[in-house]
Amino acid sequence: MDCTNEVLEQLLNVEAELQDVQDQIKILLDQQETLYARQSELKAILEDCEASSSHPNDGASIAPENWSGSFGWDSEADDLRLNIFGISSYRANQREIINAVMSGRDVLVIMAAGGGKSLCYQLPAVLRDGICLVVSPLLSLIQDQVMGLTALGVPAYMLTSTTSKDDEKFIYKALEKNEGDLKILYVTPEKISKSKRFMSKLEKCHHAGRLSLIAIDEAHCCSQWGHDFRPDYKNLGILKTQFPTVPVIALTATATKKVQLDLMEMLRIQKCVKFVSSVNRPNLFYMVREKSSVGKVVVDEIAEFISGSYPNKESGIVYCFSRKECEQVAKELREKGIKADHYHADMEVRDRESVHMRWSSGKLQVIVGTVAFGMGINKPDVRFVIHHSLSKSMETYYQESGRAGRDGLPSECLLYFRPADMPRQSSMVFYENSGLQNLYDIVRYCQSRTGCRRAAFFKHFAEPLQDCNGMCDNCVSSSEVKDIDVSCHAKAMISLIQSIQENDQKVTMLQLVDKMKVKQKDLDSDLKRDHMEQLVIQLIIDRVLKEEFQHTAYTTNAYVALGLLGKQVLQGKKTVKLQICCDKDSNKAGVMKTAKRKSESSNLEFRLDELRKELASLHGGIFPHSILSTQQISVLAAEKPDSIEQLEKIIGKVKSGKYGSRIIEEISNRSESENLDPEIDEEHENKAAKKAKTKKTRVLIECSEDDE
Ligand SMILES: Nc1ncnc2c1ncn2[C@@H]1O[C@H](COP(=O)(O)OP(=O)(O)OP(=O)(O)O)[C@@H](O)[C@H]1O
Repeated sequence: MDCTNEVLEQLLNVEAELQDVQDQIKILLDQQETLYARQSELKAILEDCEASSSHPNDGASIAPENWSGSFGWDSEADDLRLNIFGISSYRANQREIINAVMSGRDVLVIMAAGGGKSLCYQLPAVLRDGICLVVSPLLSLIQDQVMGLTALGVPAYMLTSTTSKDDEKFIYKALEKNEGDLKILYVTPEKISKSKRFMSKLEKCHHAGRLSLIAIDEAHCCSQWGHDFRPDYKNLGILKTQFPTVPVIALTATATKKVQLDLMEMLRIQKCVKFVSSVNRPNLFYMVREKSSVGKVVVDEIAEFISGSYPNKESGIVYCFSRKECEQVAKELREKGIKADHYHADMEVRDRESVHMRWSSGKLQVIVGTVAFGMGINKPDVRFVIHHSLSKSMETYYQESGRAGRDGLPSECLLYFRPADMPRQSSMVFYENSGLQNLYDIVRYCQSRTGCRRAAFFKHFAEPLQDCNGMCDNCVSSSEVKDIDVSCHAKAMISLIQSIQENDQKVTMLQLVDKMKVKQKDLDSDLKRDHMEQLVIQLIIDRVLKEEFQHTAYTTNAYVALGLLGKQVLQGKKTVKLQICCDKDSNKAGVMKTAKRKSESSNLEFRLDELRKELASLHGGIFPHSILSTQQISVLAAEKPDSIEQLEKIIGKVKSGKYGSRIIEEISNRSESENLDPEIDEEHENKAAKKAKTKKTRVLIECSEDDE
């Protein structure tokens, strides 16, 4: 009997050790998989770097062909760019992409939001003979594009549920019989997969050699690994199969290597030329703030941020987690005197459109939306995007925050984070491919108090690091961050969970924190509630703990359980540290001030530059350049605190052709009397600048008078 017990005990020990070994093998296999993925990403980056060092091209990754050389269509393309699209010069990669498309190649374009992707297919569409088909995911996006092109005089149409019978007839005739003037046709992916009639007309168009180009906008929607997967996008591969000779251009703002490979396969364009521009948005200032557990405090802070930083009612977006939250936050912002309204999928289409229109036209300062307020927002002058709640991944956060500053001007992206927001998201995303992993990546971004926010994006999109230039909170923060060893709290937490699990019970994150607050009285040091929540989250993303989900009739609950590395912590093989900010209030104020100063000064510079260019173009490139130096305009602009506003007035007038001849005369007189050339005579310039200061008031007053 004794012998049996002894053997039994040994057997149990061996089995426990085996379990331990198996756990460790699983961890190592997971690690191996992550490392393999990183290895292939790094190899790809290396190839890109090598390619771009042998073909320098604004830092973009480019295929070996020299797409920036000269081509037969150069002068015609330049003419269209300038005279139809009104664009004076190409941005990075645009010319090369257009050349690749014009050469008949399939092309994949990854270019940051606002980078100018549309021109890359619209210009070749006009340049090539025949009709270009554009697949785009959203009706509003399509409507915007068609309206814009029509205004430029480009014959563009859309074939959607809102198309009139007359237009439909016109489009079908143009496709089938080459009747009427049609250059660009927009459809949703559903049209391709569901309308046999449309596909047969397209077939005829192709047969007659008149299908010139196929553009797939927001191409990341093809991939299940992407953040906006649309099942109908999966079927778009049929276009390449049916029309193999027609070049396909796929465009998106974001795609990890995995998504790129996936979408190339889906669209059957594996041999495409790839143009990957940096994800970097240098004009965006990224910051994360701790979110209070009291809802009203958060909205008060948001209201203070908006009215303090944007007193001139510049546009912004606040993203919320739920529809109810949107309505509540919008209402509270209105009570604080901010013109805000909500936007979510539960609203009538007409109401949604009305909110969107009021916001686009500047009647509404802030739109408070769920992610339903997403793709297709083309407003260029969005100055801030605030996340009242956590996004579900780095990609979605990049996209959503990227709606700020599409005009290239400094803008701010602020994310409010508190650990309790994580289980709300995880119970929504756990069934998605890599849903939890993606969520944990953005949580890691939020938890970091020292790492550069921009660097986190570069790492996520497997891009070489670039300078943040002080455009994130962590890079400009002067507050002290301490790494505190909290291994004893972690061990206590693990033991607590073990005992809960042994009793066949479950515990949510907040219940766990409550229990720990009682239990930690036995420990040497006390962790504040906020830090305890932070610890649970960190243990989950580090796989010491894990989340488990249980469905009820109405909802899915997230519970905390022991993770793969739990035992290692318990056995003292792994220490746990928590980053704690020592002077968070001064940090917040400091960061905001620095951010604001930085943003104001680059804002001013940008506007000055813009003013110079506008003046130059008005006067044949001679007049203002010869008489106005940056310093002089700076003097004009920078003397008063409201100078940006004043400058905007001038710029507005220049643009609308109302730039008064009195002002030009004024500047002209000054130039003649002073006969200055700033680059030659610095001393002279300083004197002139002083004089200009006194004249500034007059110039600006004239502007305001004109306004009235
Ligand atoms: N070369 C250029 N010079 C100046 N402005 C440009 C140039 N190319 C495009 N733009 C302008 O930049 C703005 C953004 O362009 P576009 O809408 O094509 O961006 P996008 O890359 O499609 O962005 P998103 O992904 O957010 O839709 C537009 O107002 C467009 O007219």
